[in-house]
Amino acid sequence: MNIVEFQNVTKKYGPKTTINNLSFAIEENKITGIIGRNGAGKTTTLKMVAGHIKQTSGDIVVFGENPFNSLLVSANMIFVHDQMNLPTSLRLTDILKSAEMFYVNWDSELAGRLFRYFSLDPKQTHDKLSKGMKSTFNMIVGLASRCPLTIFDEPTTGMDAAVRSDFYRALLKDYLAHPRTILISSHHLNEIEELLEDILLIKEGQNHLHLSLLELKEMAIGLSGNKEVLQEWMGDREVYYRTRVGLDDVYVVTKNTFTKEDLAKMTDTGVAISAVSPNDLCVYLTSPSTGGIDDVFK
Ligand SMILES: Nc1ncnc2c1ncn2[C@@H]1O[C@H](COP(=O)(O)OP(=O)(O)OP(=O)(O)O)[C@@H](O)[C@H]1O
Repeated sequence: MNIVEFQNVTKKYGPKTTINNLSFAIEENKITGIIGRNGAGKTTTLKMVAGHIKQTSGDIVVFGENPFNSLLVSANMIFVHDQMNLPTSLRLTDILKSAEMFYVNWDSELAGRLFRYFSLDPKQTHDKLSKGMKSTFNMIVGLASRCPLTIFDEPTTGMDAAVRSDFYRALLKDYLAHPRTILISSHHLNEIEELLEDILLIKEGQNHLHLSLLELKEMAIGLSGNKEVLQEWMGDREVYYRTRVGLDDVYVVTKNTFTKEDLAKMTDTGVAISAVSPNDLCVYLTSPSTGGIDDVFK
Protein backbone atom coordinates (compact mmCIF):
# COMPACT_ATOMS: atom_id res chain seq x y z
CA MET A 1 0.00 0.00 0.00
CA ASN A 2 1.24 3.48 -0.84
CA ILE A 3 1.27 6.00 2.02
CA VAL A 4 2.46 8.93 -0.10
CA GLU A 5 1.72 9.58 -3.77
CA PHE A 6 2.87 12.51 -5.88
CA GLN A 7 1.43 12.86 -9.41
CA ASN A 8 3.00 15.52 -11.64
CA VAL A 9 3.49 17.89 -8.73
CA THR A 10 4.87 21.35 -9.42
CA LYS A 11 5.68 23.98 -6.81
CA LYS A 12 6.48 27.54 -7.79
CA TYR A 13 7.71 30.30 -5.50
CA GLY A 14 6.80 33.39 -7.49
CA PRO A 15 8.03 32.82 -11.03
CA LYS A 16 10.63 30.25 -9.90
CA THR A 17 9.81 26.56 -10.34
CA THR A 18 11.27 24.66 -7.38
CA ILE A 19 9.54 21.32 -7.91
CA ASN A 20 8.98 20.39 -11.51
CA ASN A 21 6.43 17.71 -12.43
CA LEU A 22 7.51 15.39 -9.61
CA SER A 23 5.90 11.95 -9.42
CA PHE A 24 6.70 9.15 -6.97
CA ALA A 25 5.03 6.77 -4.53
CA ILE A 26 6.22 5.71 -1.07
CA GLU A 27 5.20 2.29 0.20
CA GLU A 28 4.05 1.67 3.75
CA ASN A 29 6.62 0.70 6.39
CA LYS A 30 9.74 1.47 4.41
CA ILE A 31 12.62 3.80 5.18
CA THR A 32 13.27 6.01 2.17
CA GLY A 33 16.19 8.41 1.88
CA ILE A 34 15.43 11.69 0.12
CA ILE A 35 18.73 12.60 -1.45
CA GLY A 36 19.75 15.60 -3.52
CA ARG A 37 22.18 18.50 -3.69
CA ASN A 38 21.64 21.80 -1.88
CA GLY A 39 18.58 23.51 -3.31
CA ALA A 40 17.36 20.40 -5.16
CA GLY A 41 13.93 20.65 -3.52
CA LYS A 42 14.06 18.06 -0.70
CA THR A 43 12.64 20.31 2.03
CA THR A 44 9.96 21.70 -0.30
CA THR A 45 8.91 18.15 -1.18
CA LEU A 46 8.78 17.08 2.49
CA LYS A 47 6.81 20.20 3.44
CA MET A 48 4.22 19.29 0.79
CA VAL A 49 4.06 15.68 2.06
CA ALA A 50 3.46 17.05 5.57
CA GLY A 51 0.76 19.39 4.27
CA HIS A 52 2.61 22.48 5.49
CA ILE A 53 2.60 24.05 2.03
CA LYS A 54 0.35 23.64 -0.99
CA GLN A 55 1.51 22.53 -4.42
CA THR A 56 1.02 24.89 -7.38
CA SER A 57 -0.31 22.03 -9.54
CA GLY A 58 -0.51 18.23 -9.56
CA ASP A 59 -1.93 15.77 -7.03
CA ILE A 60 -0.61 14.77 -3.63
CA VAL A 61 -2.22 11.97 -1.66
CA VAL A 62 -1.08 11.02 1.87
CA PHE A 63 -3.05 8.38 3.80
CA GLY A 64 -5.59 8.57 0.97
CA GLU A 65 -6.20 12.32 1.11
CA ASN A 66 -4.76 15.70 0.20
CA PRO A 67 -2.40 16.48 3.11
CA PHE A 68 -2.93 20.26 3.04
CA ASN A 69 -5.16 21.14 6.03
CA SER A 70 -5.83 17.44 6.64
CA LEU A 71 -6.51 16.45 10.26
CA LEU A 72 -5.99 12.79 9.37
CA VAL A 73 -2.48 13.53 8.06
CA SER A 74 -1.60 15.81 11.01
CA ALA A 75 -2.70 13.16 13.47
CA ASN A 76 -0.65 10.40 11.87
CA MET A 77 2.48 12.28 10.86
CA ILE A 78 5.39 14.06 12.48
CA PHE A 79 7.73 16.37 10.56
CA VAL A 80 11.05 16.78 12.33
CA HIS A 81 13.19 19.64 11.01
CA ASP A 82 15.56 22.28 12.34
CA GLN A 83 12.99 25.11 12.19
CA MET A 84 10.56 23.39 14.57
CA ASN A 85 8.82 26.05 16.62
CA LEU A 86 8.50 24.48 20.03
CA PRO A 87 7.19 26.65 22.88
CA THR A 88 9.94 28.72 24.48
CA SER A 89 8.04 29.09 27.77
CA LEU A 90 8.02 25.34 28.44
CA ARG A 91 10.88 23.30 29.88
CA LEU A 92 12.05 20.33 27.80
CA THR A 93 10.33 17.84 30.12
CA ASP A 94 7.08 19.80 29.84
CA ILE A 95 7.34 19.64 26.03
CA LEU A 96 7.72 15.87 26.24
CA LYS A 97 4.68 15.69 28.55
CA SER A 98 2.56 17.74 26.15
CA ALA A 99 3.76 15.67 23.17
CA GLU A 100 2.24 12.66 24.94
CA MET A 101 -1.19 14.28 24.58
CA PHE A 102 -0.78 14.80 20.84
CA TYR A 103 0.57 11.46 19.69
CA VAL A 104 -1.44 8.32 20.40
CA ASN A 105 1.55 5.99 20.02
CA TRP A 106 3.84 8.16 22.19
CA ASP A 107 6.34 6.08 24.18
CA SER A 108 7.20 8.15 27.27
CA GLU A 109 9.59 5.51 28.56
CA LEU A 110 11.64 5.64 25.33
CA ALA A 111 11.57 9.46 25.39
CA GLY A 112 12.81 9.47 29.00
CA ARG A 113 15.57 6.93 28.36
CA LEU A 114 16.83 8.81 25.29
CA PHE A 115 16.60 12.12 27.14
CA ARG A 116 18.80 10.81 29.96
CA TYR A 117 21.20 9.01 27.60
CA PHE A 118 21.89 12.22 25.69
CA SER A 119 22.28 14.12 29.00
CA LEU A 120 19.71 16.80 28.21
CA ASP A 121 18.85 19.19 31.01
CA PRO A 122 15.15 18.80 32.00
CA LYS A 123 14.94 22.44 33.14
CA GLN A 124 16.33 23.84 29.89
CA THR A 125 14.06 25.51 27.31
CA HIS A 126 14.17 24.60 23.62
CA ASP A 127 15.36 28.00 22.38
CA LYS A 128 18.41 27.90 24.68
CA LEU A 129 19.71 24.59 23.33
CA SER A 130 22.81 24.41 21.16
CA LYS A 131 22.29 23.47 17.49
CA GLY A 132 23.29 19.84 18.06
CA MET A 133 21.28 19.54 21.30
CA LYS A 134 18.22 20.99 19.55
CA SER A 135 18.51 18.35 16.81
CA THR A 136 18.95 15.66 19.47
CA PHE A 137 15.82 16.78 21.32
CA ASN A 138 13.81 17.02 18.08
CA MET A 139 14.96 13.53 17.16
CA ILE A 140 13.75 12.19 20.54
CA VAL A 141 10.32 13.70 19.85
CA GLY A 142 10.37 12.20 16.33
CA LEU A 143 11.23 8.72 17.57
CA ALA A 144 9.05 8.60 20.67
CA SER A 145 5.95 9.81 18.76
CA ARG A 146 6.03 6.58 16.68
CA CYS A 147 3.87 8.22 14.02
CA PRO A 148 2.84 5.97 11.12
CA LEU A 149 4.51 8.58 8.86
CA THR A 150 7.69 9.99 10.35
CA ILE A 151 9.57 12.62 8.37
CA PHE A 152 13.10 13.69 9.30
CA ASP A 153 14.47 16.60 7.29
CA GLU A 154 18.23 16.67 7.79
CA PRO A 155 17.79 15.52 11.39
CA THR A 156 21.48 15.46 12.27
CA THR A 157 22.23 19.18 11.70
CA GLY A 158 24.84 20.20 14.27
CA MET A 159 25.15 16.75 15.87
CA ASP A 160 28.66 15.47 16.39
CA ALA A 161 29.69 12.16 14.80
CA ALA A 162 29.03 10.10 17.97
CA VAL A 163 25.50 11.48 18.45
CA ARG A 164 24.75 11.00 14.74
CA SER A 165 25.79 7.39 14.93
CA ASP A 166 23.70 6.84 18.12
CA PHE A 167 20.71 8.45 16.45
CA TYR A 168 20.90 6.20 13.38
CA ARG A 169 21.20 3.16 15.63
CA ALA A 170 18.25 4.24 17.77
CA LEU A 171 16.19 4.91 14.64
CA LEU A 172 16.95 1.50 13.18
CA LYS A 173 16.27 -0.36 16.45
CA ASP A 174 12.99 1.42 17.01
CA TYR A 175 11.92 0.97 13.38
CA LEU A 176 12.60 -2.78 13.53
CA ALA A 177 10.54 -3.08 16.71
CA HIS A 178 7.80 -0.73 15.44
CA PRO A 179 7.83 -0.59 11.62
CA ARG A 180 6.47 2.62 10.14
CA THR A 181 6.93 4.76 7.04
CA ILE A 182 10.00 6.92 7.45
CA LEU A 183 11.28 9.60 5.09
CA ILE A 184 14.70 10.96 5.91
CA SER A 185 16.63 13.59 4.01
CA SER A 186 20.30 13.83 4.67
CA HIS A 187 23.56 15.06 3.24
CA HIS A 188 25.35 12.07 4.74
CA LEU A 189 24.21 9.20 2.51
CA ASN A 190 27.31 7.19 3.44
CA GLU A 191 26.20 7.31 7.09
CA ILE A 192 22.58 6.37 6.53
CA GLU A 193 22.84 3.88 3.70
CA GLU A 194 22.75 0.90 6.09
CA LEU A 195 19.41 2.21 7.30
CA LEU A 196 17.72 2.81 3.98
CA GLU A 197 15.64 0.47 1.90
CA ASP A 198 14.85 2.90 -0.92
CA ILE A 199 16.33 6.10 -2.28
CA LEU A 200 14.51 8.95 -3.98
CA LEU A 201 17.08 11.07 -5.74
CA ILE A 202 15.83 14.57 -6.49
CA LYS A 203 17.66 16.67 -9.05
CA GLU A 204 16.50 20.19 -9.87
CA GLY A 205 13.03 19.50 -8.47
CA GLN A 206 12.54 16.30 -10.45
CA ASN A 207 12.54 12.58 -9.68
CA HIS A 208 15.93 11.58 -11.03
CA LEU A 209 15.87 8.05 -9.62
CA HIS A 210 13.69 6.08 -7.24
CA LEU A 211 15.03 2.64 -6.52
CA SER A 212 16.15 0.27 -3.78
CA LEU A 213 19.55 0.74 -2.22
CA LEU A 214 20.53 -2.69 -3.52
CA GLU A 215 19.71 -1.62 -7.09
CA LEU A 216 21.66 1.60 -6.58
CA LYS A 217 24.69 -0.35 -5.34
CA GLU A 218 24.66 -2.53 -8.47
CA MET A 219 23.82 0.21 -10.93
CA ALA A 220 27.27 1.61 -11.70
CA ILE A 221 30.84 0.50 -12.10
CA GLY A 222 34.16 2.36 -11.88
CA LEU A 223 36.76 1.69 -14.59
CA SER A 224 40.27 3.04 -14.67
CA GLY A 225 42.90 2.53 -17.30
CA ASN A 226 44.36 3.81 -20.53
CA LYS A 227 41.98 6.32 -22.10
CA GLU A 228 42.07 4.82 -25.59
CA VAL A 229 41.47 1.30 -24.31
CA LEU A 230 38.59 2.52 -22.17
CA GLN A 231 37.15 4.58 -25.01
CA GLU A 232 36.65 1.36 -26.99
CA TRP A 233 34.94 -0.41 -24.13
CA MET A 234 32.69 2.53 -23.37
CA GLY A 235 31.18 2.88 -26.87
CA ASP A 236 28.19 5.21 -26.49
CA ARG A 237 27.51 4.29 -22.86
CA GLU A 238 26.43 7.13 -20.59
CA VAL A 239 29.28 8.54 -18.50
CA TYR A 240 28.24 9.50 -14.95
CA TYR A 241 31.68 10.75 -14.00
CA ARG A 242 35.05 11.03 -15.64
CA THR A 243 38.41 12.31 -14.46
CA ARG A 244 41.96 12.15 -15.72
CA VAL A 245 44.46 10.05 -13.81
CA GLY A 246 48.04 10.91 -14.73
CA LEU A 247 48.86 11.56 -18.39
CA ASP A 248 47.21 8.74 -20.31
CA ASP A 249 44.75 7.18 -17.88
CA VAL A 250 41.20 8.02 -16.97
CA TYR A 251 38.72 6.95 -14.28
CA VAL A 252 35.19 6.57 -15.59
CA VAL A 253 31.95 5.75 -13.81
CA THR A 254 29.28 4.26 -16.07
CA LYS A 255 26.18 2.06 -16.02
CA ASN A 256 27.09 -1.53 -15.22
CA THR A 257 25.67 -3.34 -18.23
CA PHE A 258 28.84 -5.31 -18.94
CA THR A 259 28.77 -9.11 -18.98
CA LYS A 260 31.12 -11.14 -16.79
CA GLU A 261 33.06 -12.05 -19.95
CA ASP A 262 33.41 -8.35 -20.89
CA LEU A 263 34.75 -7.55 -17.43
CA ALA A 264 37.24 -10.42 -17.58
CA LYS A 265 38.46 -9.23 -21.02
CA MET A 266 38.71 -5.67 -19.72
CA THR A 267 40.91 -6.79 -16.84
CA ASP A 268 43.15 -8.56 -19.35
CA THR A 269 43.61 -5.27 -21.23
CA GLY A 270 44.79 -3.54 -18.03
CA VAL A 271 41.52 -1.92 -16.96
CA ALA A 272 40.97 -1.84 -13.18
CA ILE A 273 37.38 -2.42 -12.11
CA SER A 274 35.95 -1.06 -8.87
CA ALA A 275 32.63 -0.70 -7.09
CA VAL A 276 31.13 2.79 -6.76
CA SER A 277 29.72 3.74 -3.36
CA PRO A 278 26.06 4.86 -3.34
CA ASN A 279 27.16 8.20 -1.90
CA ASP A 280 29.68 8.86 -4.70
CA LEU A 281 27.19 7.71 -7.33
CA CYS A 282 24.51 10.09 -6.03
CA VAL A 283 27.03 12.93 -6.13
CA TYR A 284 27.95 12.09 -9.73
CA LEU A 285 24.31 11.65 -10.80
CA THR A 286 23.28 15.00 -9.39
CA SER A 287 26.31 16.86 -10.63
CA PRO A 288 25.62 19.57 -13.22
CA SER A 289 28.51 18.30 -15.40
CA THR A 290 30.34 14.99 -15.80
CA GLY A 291 33.51 16.40 -14.31
CA GLY A 292 34.28 17.30 -10.71
CA ILE A 293 35.71 20.28 -8.82
CA ASP A 294 39.07 19.54 -10.52
CA ASP A 295 37.58 20.79 -13.81
CA VAL A 296 37.32 24.26 -12.28
CA PHE A 297 41.10 24.37 -11.91
CA LYS A 298 41.90 23.23 -15.46
N1 LIG B 1 9.78 30.14 0.85
C1 LIG B 1 10.53 30.18 -0.26
N2 LIG B 1 10.48 31.23 -1.10
C2 LIG B 1 11.22 31.27 -2.21
N3 LIG B 1 12.06 30.29 -2.62
C3 LIG B 1 12.16 29.21 -1.82
C4 LIG B 1 11.41 29.10 -0.60
N4 LIG B 1 11.72 27.90 -0.02
C5 LIG B 1 12.63 27.30 -0.84
N5 LIG B 1 12.88 28.08 -1.91
C6 LIG B 1 13.81 27.76 -3.03
O1 LIG B 1 13.47 26.49 -3.52
C7 LIG B 1 14.66 25.76 -3.87
C8 LIG B 1 14.64 24.41 -3.16
O2 LIG B 1 14.78 24.65 -1.77
P1 LIG B 1 14.72 23.45 -0.73
O3 LIG B 1 14.90 24.05 0.62
O4 LIG B 1 13.51 22.64 -0.98
O5 LIG B 1 16.02 22.61 -1.16
P2 LIG B 1 16.79 21.44 -0.39
O6 LIG B 1 17.01 20.36 -1.38
O7 LIG B 1 16.08 21.08 0.86
O8 LIG B 1 18.19 22.18 -0.08
P3 LIG B 1 19.25 21.99 1.13
O9 LIG B 1 19.87 20.65 0.94
O10 LIG B 1 20.22 23.09 0.87
O11 LIG B 1 18.51 22.14 2.41
C9 LIG B 1 15.84 26.64 -3.51
O12 LIG B 1 16.27 27.29 -4.69
C10 LIG B 1 15.26 27.64 -2.54
O13 LIG B 1 15.90 28.89 -2.62
